[in-house]
Amino acid sequence: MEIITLHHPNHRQLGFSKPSVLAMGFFDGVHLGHQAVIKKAKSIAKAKHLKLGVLTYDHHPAVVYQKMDYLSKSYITLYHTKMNILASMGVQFVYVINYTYAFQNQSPKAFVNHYLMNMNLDTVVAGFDHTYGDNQNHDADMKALPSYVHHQINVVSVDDRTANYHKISSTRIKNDLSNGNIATVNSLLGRCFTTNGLIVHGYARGRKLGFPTINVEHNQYQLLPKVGVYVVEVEINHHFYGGMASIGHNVTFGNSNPITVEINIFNFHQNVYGEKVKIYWDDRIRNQIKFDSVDSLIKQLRNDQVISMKYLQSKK
Ligand SMILES: Cc1cc2nc3c(=O)[nH]c(=O)nc-3n(C[C@H](O)[C@H](O)[C@H](O)COP(=O)(O)O)c2cc1C
Ligand SMILES: Nc1ncnc2c1ncn2[C@@H]1O[C@H](COP(=O)(O)OP(=O)(O)O)[C@@H](O)[C@H]1O
Repeated sequence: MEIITLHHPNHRQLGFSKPSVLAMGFFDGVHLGHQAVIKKAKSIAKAKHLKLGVLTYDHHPAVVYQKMDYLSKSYITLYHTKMNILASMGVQFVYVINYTYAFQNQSPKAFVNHYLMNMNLDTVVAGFDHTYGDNQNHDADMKALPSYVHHQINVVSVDDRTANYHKISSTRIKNDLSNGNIATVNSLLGRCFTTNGLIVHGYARGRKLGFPTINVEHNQYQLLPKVGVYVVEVEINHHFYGGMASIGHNVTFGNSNPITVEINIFNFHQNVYGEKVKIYWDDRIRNQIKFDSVDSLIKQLRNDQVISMKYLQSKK
């Protein structure tokens, strides 16, 4: 998959000799609703033997118009994860536009003229509520798009996908993640929620408990599930293992510990400091508990292990 990064005003030559079908959107999470848009574009591209592309942005568009709180400025899928998912869906190229004030501030007509009209497009596809350019002072919706492109590009709008009668959205998934509803998150994503990190040192307590844990350092903008205990699978160096994860402050060992992500991996005995790990978050087991003794924590960990192993076994 070719990635083309753009900054406004763009002076690069856009488009390919063969016409393309372009899916537009920010696509944080690439959830089932986003997948419906991309799959629609893919089916048109396939039927017409055209190239399949995506137009997206490097960070949340909201960065340009408001100060954001942690939840809104974090991501379900960081840039590289999003690109990997798009590639796995058969997308052949992606335009990644640096979302700046200058880019956002252009009129919808200017956006269409500067970008879409220069990309050799047969069709653009987006969700029914997609907007582009300055949507405060102009019509910038999917209904207005055919006239901006002078009917020279086909415009296809895709209806919202719902689950339990409510629109599937990135905001809804973020709220579910923050509430620890991993099973719901996974059903709305249509795949397992994953995060990536680096294995670093902790306080060397785990091995003394009989449950060594990899401590995983994440990007500060990666949204993590709520504090608690989870069944996970991890991928290290192309190998997959089952495990149980704790996101928390290790409250049994003091009241002011920083939040850490720690995973005890089953049937595993390697030193993996410095390795990269991909975590597949399967399901939530329980809340974090402040135990009165280390023995009670160990007893609970034995129980968590049984529950997690059963879960992983039933998944096979
Ligand atoms: C599955 C799992 C569940 C855990 N649950 C708790 C908990 O409920 N309360 C707590 O204080 N610590 C909990 N821990 C964290 C342990 O306190 C932690 O693994 C231990 O302090 C080791 O830390 P270290 O990696 O810095 O050596 C849990 C750890 C794991 C792997
Ligand atoms: N089953 C296992 N699960 C997790 N880590 C393991 C396991 N077996 C060995 N290790 C290794 O032990 C380290 C964790 O030991 P631990 O005592 O928790 O130390 P620390 O908290 O300082 O990282 C891991 O980073 C990993 O390299």
